[in-house]
Amino acid sequence: MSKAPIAIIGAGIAGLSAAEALQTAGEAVQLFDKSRGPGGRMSSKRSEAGSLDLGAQYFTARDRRFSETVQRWQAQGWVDSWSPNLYQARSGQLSPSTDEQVRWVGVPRMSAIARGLIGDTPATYACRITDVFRGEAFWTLVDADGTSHGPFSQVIIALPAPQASALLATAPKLAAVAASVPMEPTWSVAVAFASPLETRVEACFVQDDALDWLARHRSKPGRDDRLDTWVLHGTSAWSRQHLDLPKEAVIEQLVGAFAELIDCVVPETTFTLAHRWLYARPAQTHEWGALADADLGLYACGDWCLSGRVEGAWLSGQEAARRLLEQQQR
Ligand SMILES: Cc1cc2nc3c(=O)[nH]c(=O)nc-3n(C[C@H](O)[C@H](O)[C@H](O)COP(=O)(O)OP(=O)(O)OC[C@H]3O[C@@H](n4cnc5c(N)ncnc54)[C@H](O)[C@@H]3O)c2cc1C
Ligand SMILES: NC(=O)c1ccc[n+]([C@@H]2O[C@H](COP(=O)([O-])OP(=O)(O)OC[C@H]3O[C@@H](n4cnc5c(N)ncnc54)[C@H](O)[C@@H]3O)[C@@H](O)[C@H]2O)c1
Repeated sequence: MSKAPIAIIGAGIAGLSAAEALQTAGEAVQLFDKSRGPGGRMSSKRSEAGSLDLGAQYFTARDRRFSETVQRWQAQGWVDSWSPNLYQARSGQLSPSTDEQVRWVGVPRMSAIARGLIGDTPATYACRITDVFRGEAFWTLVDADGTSHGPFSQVIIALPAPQASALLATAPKLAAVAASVPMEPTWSVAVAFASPLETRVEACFVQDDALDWLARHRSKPGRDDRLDTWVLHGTSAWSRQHLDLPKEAVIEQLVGAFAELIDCVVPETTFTLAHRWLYARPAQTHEWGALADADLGLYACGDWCLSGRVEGAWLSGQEAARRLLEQQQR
């Protein structure tokens, strides 16, 4: 009889990283995600204004293994570097803030990386896992419709910490660690103008009550440039305070803050959209790599186990796979 596959819950960059490492080692995996496709916080949303990156805006590669991987992604045509006219804003004052940092984006949209990575890996979408339990030898997953999936030899939970904690009940120590990680929300708004704004600004780190970041979408490689579309992010504190504000009010306030900050006339908008990320970033970084109960065969990974960034999520997926493979060789 062939061996049962490994279940990976969450097809964000952490889950995809683990899946790739395990498949490279000859293991069979099966991914599950509650969304309609892979990518999680690195996905892009289709809209009248083209495909928009509302979550991760770009990423940096500081770890050697991740740098080498990103070079490979570039060779495959999934990513390119992005060098916007970078600004910062302090106390409402805009100033150029050029630097030498290499910043990467998926092309022609952020979700290209997840699409590339998933290849023909078996994946079940629109499937929210609500329970994970172990029988005598194998694991079974249960989804929100009550359907069971399995048997699986091991399980990797690659979700934001609060969602991971809920599925880690079989390993109370891991559940407690995940439950100890608060994650901060981010309101993300896209706003488009029919004619380009007369500004040199293409991206800006903002220190403000409401705004944290703004980026001109068309300045990224390969993007649709029919409209001049901007992505605005609220700060964690502002987003937390305005968590339940209706989307129209969120758009009004963040676009208002943008209009006050930017150094040009802001005309009527032709398109707006708001998206709330409930678990956008961990409140702190950690150095756990991944969590493991190797005897049980249960693992957890995600950005919250490391740096709270794309790089940290990818590295955490690698670490979960490494620990699982190490245990198998014992
Ligand atoms: C607004 C915003 C801006 C950001 N900007 C940057 C940036 O510029 N640079 C950077 O490096 N990082 C940035 N980040 C952080 C970066 O996106 C994350 O660190 C990274 O994408 C996390 O990957 P992950 O795989 O750990 O989690 P996720 O991407 O969250 O993947 C988890 C997956 O699990 C699925 N899921 C959840 N619950 C269940 C369930 N019960 N059953 C099945 N599936 C489930 C979700 O649908 C999701 O696809 C940003 C994040 C946000 C939200
Ligand atoms: N909104 C969210 O939910 C969320 C979640 C995770 C990460 N992020 C963002 O993702 C980015 C990823 O971080 P990274 O370390 O890979 O990238 P990075 O090195 O470009 O940025 C790190 C931080 O350094 C500062 N910084 C960097 N370059 C600057 C410049 N030229 N001028 C002024 N300030 C500058 C900014 O405060 C920035 O947030 C960060 O900006 C972080 O805030 C956002």
